[in-house]
Amino acid sequence: MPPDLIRPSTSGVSLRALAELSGAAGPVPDLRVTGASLDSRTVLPGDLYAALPGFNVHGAQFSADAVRLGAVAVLTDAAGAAVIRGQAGSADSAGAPHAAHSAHSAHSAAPPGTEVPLLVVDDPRARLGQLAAAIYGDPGADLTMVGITGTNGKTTTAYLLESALRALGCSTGLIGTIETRVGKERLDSSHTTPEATDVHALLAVMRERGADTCVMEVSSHALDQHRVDGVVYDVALFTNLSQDHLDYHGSMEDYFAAKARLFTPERSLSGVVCVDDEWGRRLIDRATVPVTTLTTLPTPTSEPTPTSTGAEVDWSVVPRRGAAVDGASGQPFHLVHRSGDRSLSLASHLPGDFNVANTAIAAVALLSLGHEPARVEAALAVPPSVPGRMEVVAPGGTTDPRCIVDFAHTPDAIDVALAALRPSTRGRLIAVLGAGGDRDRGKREAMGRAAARHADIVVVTDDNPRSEDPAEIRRTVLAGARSAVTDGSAVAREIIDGGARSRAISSAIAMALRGSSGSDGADTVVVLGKGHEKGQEVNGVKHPFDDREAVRTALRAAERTIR
Ligand SMILES: CC(=O)N[C@H]1[C@@H](OP(=O)(O)OP(=O)(O)OC[C@H]2O[C@@H](n3ccc(=O)[nH]c3=O)[C@H](O)[C@@H]2O)O[C@H](CO)[C@@H](O)[C@@H]1O[C@H](C)C(=O)N[C@@H](C)C(=O)N[C@H](CCC(=O)O)C(=O)O
Ligand SMILES: Nc1ncnc2c1ncn2[C@@H]1O[C@H](COP(=O)(O)OP(=O)(O)OP(=O)(O)O)[C@@H](O)[C@H]1O
Ligand SMILES: N[C@H](CCC[C@H](N)C(=O)O)C(=O)O
Repeated sequence: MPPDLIRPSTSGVSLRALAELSGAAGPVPDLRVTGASLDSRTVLPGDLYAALPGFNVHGAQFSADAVRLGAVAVLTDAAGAAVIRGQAGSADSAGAPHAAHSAHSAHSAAPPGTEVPLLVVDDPRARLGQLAAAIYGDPGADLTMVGITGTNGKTTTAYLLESALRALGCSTGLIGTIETRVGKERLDSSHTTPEATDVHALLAVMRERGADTCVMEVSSHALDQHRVDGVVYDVALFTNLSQDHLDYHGSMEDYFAAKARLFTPERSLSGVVCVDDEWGRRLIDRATVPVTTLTTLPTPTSEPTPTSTGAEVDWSVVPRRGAAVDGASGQPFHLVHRSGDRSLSLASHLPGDFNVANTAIAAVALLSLGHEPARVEAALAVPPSVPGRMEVVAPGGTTDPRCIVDFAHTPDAIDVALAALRPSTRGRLIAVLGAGGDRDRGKREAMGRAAARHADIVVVTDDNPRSEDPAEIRRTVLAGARSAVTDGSAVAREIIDGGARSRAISSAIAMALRGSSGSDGADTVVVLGKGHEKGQEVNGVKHPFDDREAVRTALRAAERTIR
């Protein structure tokens, strides 16, 4: 990230104050710390380098690099201190930078020119959020903060909210899977939720540029890894929970527990929870902040009451009869309060019932922030554009296929995304999908099954194979799709191994062009899983790849060949 955007201008804070805040014992020199990084490669002069124990390596191994780039102090744990001590020992003979220290103490004793004080604490990751907030002057406290969690729908809801907040006259910032935005400036994201050091720096930049509100996605990894420590959200939103990331969390219970941490006073002042799924209903019993609930399920409901105390859901979605929004596939609806005395007329501009849920969550969040219902209606009437989410790349015609790119990469998202496209598909629904490597292996078969249950043709391909064998991942997704045929739940008539992604997209489009010329109407080709992504990660290398470009290229090539 360019330093001018990620780093605010700041006078910093004294190392002594940070030592006290972190609980590190022992004297430290009176110097100023003006930034923080947990990655030696992004250290700037004046930084505190957080040398954290990682899944692969201990960050202490890179502390000499961090010092070389200008780190003025290092935060680490006892193991990291031992690593640095070892490096210092060998540096005495090799001449490399080093620092000496003792566990739970903070002092410096290193060769001239290389010495940096160490703050040694038990769990440095767990201290970093507070320290970064202090270094940048607690920027989150000066912004209205909205945090969104859930398996699916975070990005979509964040864009809906950001667009509505702008329409309401707010000056917004956004942090999420696709990008970070401060006013008109934008940066591509590498994570859904950045590390704590970057979160607080970005919030400080937003404050500096005059933003008053920040909407951000909060992933379960972020909650587990203390990436949003030191931020208290004015309102925290929960969309839904379904299978994903079990490689990391181990079980749905642990995954849920990570998300639930957002709904505690340490992290939020209030919550908005969609209780359409069991996890949302459980969350409101677990939350220790006041929570407003909503549902898109039909009411009065035969579903179990949302809480063990039997409380009614605060807001319900009631479909609104009338013309489709802008002649497109959006859906009009009423959002009705349980008291019966308040109701908003809203519309989802994006296809699928799940986008009614996302729009309703955004509306309840805006009401929770104190915006007037009539203004919320008007603000949400502005159609948002969400890159790579149900993005129509080619609208289709009588014989030309409609081509859509969507980010569905969980079984549930594939299920709802394909179901959303069925009603508007005149010909066949052709799904192109794969599964990411080095991610939850347990979801792959279920993704294939979901595709075969909704699409007429399933073309299995590679997503981001990362370090795995792509053919092996495809085999698992294919096995899932074929199991739906075996158990009779499939509508798919063809399940194909499409091979590499560009080839698979070309095959699907060629099939659609051929099929559409003689059938009931044009086919729909939906390419799932990578949405806005601009690269394909293979063995640590990101190769340029954009599904939307691949679709356009394949369309041009197929038209030349077939017509
Ligand atoms: C599983 C996971 O979340 N891992 C994160 C974790 O990595 P790690 O513990 O393995 O790090 P490591 O490689 O052992 O390195 C240890 C330390 O040394 C530092 N280091 C390493 C090398 C170097 O040259 N210099 C240096 O300072 C690293 O910054 C790190 O602090 O800490 C790293 C540094 O902050 C993160 O980049 C990394 O995210 C990895 C890349 C990742 O893919 N995370 C995904 C799963 C993720 O976080 N996804 C969520 C969820 C999205 C969703 O909801 O769908 C997200 O928020 O994006
Ligand atoms: N409320 C929802 N319920 C179920 N599926 C959804 C919902 N909203 C979006 N989806 C589907 O999930 C996909 C991902 O949506 P979105 O990017 O908004 O979620 P996300 O939570 O940000 O995902 P990630 O954390 O992986 O970035 C969409 O492309 C769509 O297919
Ligand atoms: N935030 C998700 C995105 C997955 C997108 C999909 N294209 C994949 O690579 O699996 C993750 O990091 O697991």
